[in-house]
Amino acid sequence: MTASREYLSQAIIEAGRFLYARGWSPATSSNYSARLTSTEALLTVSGKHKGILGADDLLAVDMHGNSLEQDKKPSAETLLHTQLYRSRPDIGAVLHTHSVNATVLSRLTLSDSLVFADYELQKAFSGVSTHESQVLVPIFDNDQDIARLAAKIQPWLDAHPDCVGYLIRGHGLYTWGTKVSDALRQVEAFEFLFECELKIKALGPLARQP
Ligand SMILES: CSC[C@@H](O)[C@@H](O)C(=O)COP(=O)(O)O
Ligand SMILES: [Zn+2]
Repeated sequence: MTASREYLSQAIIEAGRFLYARGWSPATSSNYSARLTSTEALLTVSGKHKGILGADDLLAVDMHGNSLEQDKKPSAETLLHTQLYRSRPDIGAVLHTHSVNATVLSRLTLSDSLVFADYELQKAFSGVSTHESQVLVPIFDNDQDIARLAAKIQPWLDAHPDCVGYLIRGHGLYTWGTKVSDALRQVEAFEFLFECELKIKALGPLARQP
């Protein structure tokens, strides 16, 4: 059974309050969405403060990123949401955040990915059941041309069906889940792990690696 627009609107509004309060969606950054049907998603409009969203700050888009509500402007990053819904029928919600730790870690990491290993909290990610797994997180260079950025991300999604999220360098995190609450859990897990990685880097040789 698919959830109603009213239910999903409320879930997105509450997610915005939570993510803003944690400092992970400052100013008018971030965008959030939830799947309405197999062909439509509910998405935040562009340029709104995500800590004080109302039901009018959401609009329906088709899965190619076209607004279905003439008087509303969809998020500038709509295509990054709709490509996920098209790629994975099990995805029901996508959250994009702009935390300090995601921004700093993605800039400090010169390679095109980072790996979480030996953290118990990895098990908060969908499909991960042990700290002995490796969670690979790709980092894509930022691009103001979102269609071009989406085209760079698509081959990764196709080749990594178990991917739980990705970073855009100097920009932020995209992660997802079956429901808004699942995507929120993944944002929180990512943020915990980003902070651990940054603390380990800051401690340098003092941080004993397992
Ligand atoms: C306030 S800067 C952030 C934006 O450029 C963008 O990256 C973002 O996350 C929000 O864009 P939006 O169009 O409101 O969905
Ligand atoms: Zn953004």
